[in-house]
Amino acid sequence: MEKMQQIVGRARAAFRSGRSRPLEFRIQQLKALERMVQEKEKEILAALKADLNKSGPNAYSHEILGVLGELALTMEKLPSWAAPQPVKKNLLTMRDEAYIGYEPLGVVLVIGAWNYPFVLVMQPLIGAIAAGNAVVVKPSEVSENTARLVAELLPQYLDKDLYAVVTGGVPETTELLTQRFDHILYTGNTAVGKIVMAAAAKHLTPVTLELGGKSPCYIDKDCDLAVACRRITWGKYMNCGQTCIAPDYILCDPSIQGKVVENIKATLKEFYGEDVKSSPDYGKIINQRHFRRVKSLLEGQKIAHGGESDEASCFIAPTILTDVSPESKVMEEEIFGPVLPIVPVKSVEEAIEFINLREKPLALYVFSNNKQLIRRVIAETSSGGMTANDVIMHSVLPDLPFGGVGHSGMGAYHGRHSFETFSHRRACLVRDLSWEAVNKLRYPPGSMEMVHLAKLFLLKQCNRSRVGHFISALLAAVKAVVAKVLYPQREG
Ligand SMILES: NC(=O)c1ccc[n+]([C@@H]2O[C@H](COP(=O)([O-])OP(=O)(O)OC[C@H]3O[C@@H](n4cnc5c(N)ncnc54)[C@H](O)[C@@H]3O)[C@@H](O)[C@H]2O)c1
Ligand SMILES: CCCCCCCC=O
Repeated sequence: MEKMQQIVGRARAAFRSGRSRPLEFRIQQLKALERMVQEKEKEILAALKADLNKSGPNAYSHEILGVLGELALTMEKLPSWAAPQPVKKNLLTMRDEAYIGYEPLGVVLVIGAWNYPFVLVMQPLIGAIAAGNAVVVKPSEVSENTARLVAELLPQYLDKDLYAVVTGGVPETTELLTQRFDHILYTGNTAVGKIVMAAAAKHLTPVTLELGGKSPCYIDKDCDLAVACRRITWGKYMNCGQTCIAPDYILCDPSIQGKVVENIKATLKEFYGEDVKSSPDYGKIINQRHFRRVKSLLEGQKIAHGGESDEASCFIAPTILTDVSPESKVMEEEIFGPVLPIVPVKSVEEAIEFINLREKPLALYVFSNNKQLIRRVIAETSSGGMTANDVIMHSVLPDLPFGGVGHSGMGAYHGRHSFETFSHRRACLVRDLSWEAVNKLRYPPGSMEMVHLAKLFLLKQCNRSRVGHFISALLAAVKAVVAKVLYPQREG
C-alpha cells in the first residue's frame, strides 16, 4: 500500500489548492455520494450481509437510510449553516461587521468501527466534506467486506486526492496516526480511544471520540411494561446486541423482574419467531473472538432465557440474566452482544446512585408514567445522550448532538453538529478606518475619565431601543476626546 505520508500529503496539497472550499463544490461532492449510495445499494447491502448477517430491511433502515437522510439534510441546510453568523455588538463596534465565520480545519481523519460499518464512516465523512475539509477515511478491518467496498467506491465518485480511503488494521492505523491531521474523529472502544488521543496530542490535533460503555436502563414500577419491554427488546437485540447505545443492563424493582422477563420473552417470539437462529432479522456476532468474549460473560449467571450458542456460525441466542450481582464480570465491561442482565434495585434513588458510581454512559434510558421521576433521573445523572420511554431514538434526531461524555467520549456529530465539529468558528471583526476620534479613548496616555467612558461604551450592548443611550454616550465621547486634545496633561 502507498505510504501513509504520501496519502496524507496528497490530501493536504489538494486542500491547499482551495478547491474543497466553495459551497458549490461541497454540495456537488455530497450529491456524488448520494448517487453512489443509490447506485451501489445492492453492493452495500451485500457487504453488510457478509460482515454482520444484516438482513436487507435492517441494513437499509439502520445504515443506508441514515446516510441518505444525513446527505439530504446537509445539502439543504449547508448554505445556512455555512453563512457568517452575526453577533451582538457594543457601542465601540456598532459601525463594524462582527460575525462568526465557519472555516474548514484542513485534513480530517475518520476512523470507523465494525458494528455499523457503513454509516459510521459515511456520516462523519458527510460532515467533514460539508465543512470543506479534505478527508482520510479508515474503515474497520473487522468488517472487511464493507471496508473493501468503501475503498473501492469512494474514489469512483469523489475527488480522489481530497478524499482518500486507507484500509488495514492496527499496524496501518498506528502508522496513519503518526501523520499530522487537523482533526480526528474516532469511533470504537475506550482503550483505543486513549491511544488515538495520545497520538493526536503529539500534533496538538483536536479529537472527537465516539466511544462506548454500559448504557443503563431503569424501569419504574409505574410503567406500561408491555410497551417498555417491546421497545427495550428492539434496541437491545438489534444487530445482535452490537449497538453502542443499546441498553446494556436493566435496573428495576425486584417485584417486577419476573414480569420484565416474561414481556421480553413474549416480544422476542413476536420479533424473531420460535427459531431465532433462522430469523433473517437477528444478525450474528461479528467474529469468533467476540463470540468467546460474550459467551464468557454468561459464566456463573442465572439464565432466565436464552443462553444457547453456536460458535461456528457466531450465534448467541437473545439472553436474559436475572438477579445479577453488580460485582459480576458481566457488569464490569460493555456487553456488546445479545445478553441483558437485570440488576434489582429497590428505588429510583438506588438506581441513580448505581449509575453515578460508574463511568458516565453513552446513553441512559428511563421508563415511567411519572414525568417528575423522569425529570429527576435526568437532573441527577449524566450521560452522552438519553431517551425516556424508548431506547436508541435520540440518536436518529439530527438536531440532537450524538456523542459521549467522560469515558463514553468527547465531542459530538450528526446534522449541524457534524458541520460545526469539522469547522473552525473564526471570530471576525471588520472595522472601517473612520471615526478615529472615538478610538482615542483607548490610546495612551490613559486617564480615569477615559476609563469611565470606555466602561460606558463597552458595557452597553448595541440595541436599537437604546438609541438615546447611544447618542448621549457619543456626545460624551466627543466631549472626552475634545477634552483630551485640549488638556492632554490632565490626570483622570
Ligand atoms: N459512540 C459511537 O458512536 C460508537 C459507535 C459504534 C461503536 N462504538 C463503540 O465501539 C466499541 C466497539 O468497537 P471496536 O473498538 O471493537 O471496533 P474496531 O475493532 O473496529 O476498532 C475501531 C477502529 O480502531 C482501530 N484500531 C483498533 N485497535 C487500534 C490500535 N491499537 N491503534 C489504532 N487503531 C486501532 C480499528 O482499526 C478500527 O478502525 C464499543 O465500545 C462500542 O460501544 C461507539
Ligand atoms: C437505527 C439504529 C442506528 C444506531 C446507530 C448506532 C451506532 C452505534 O453503534
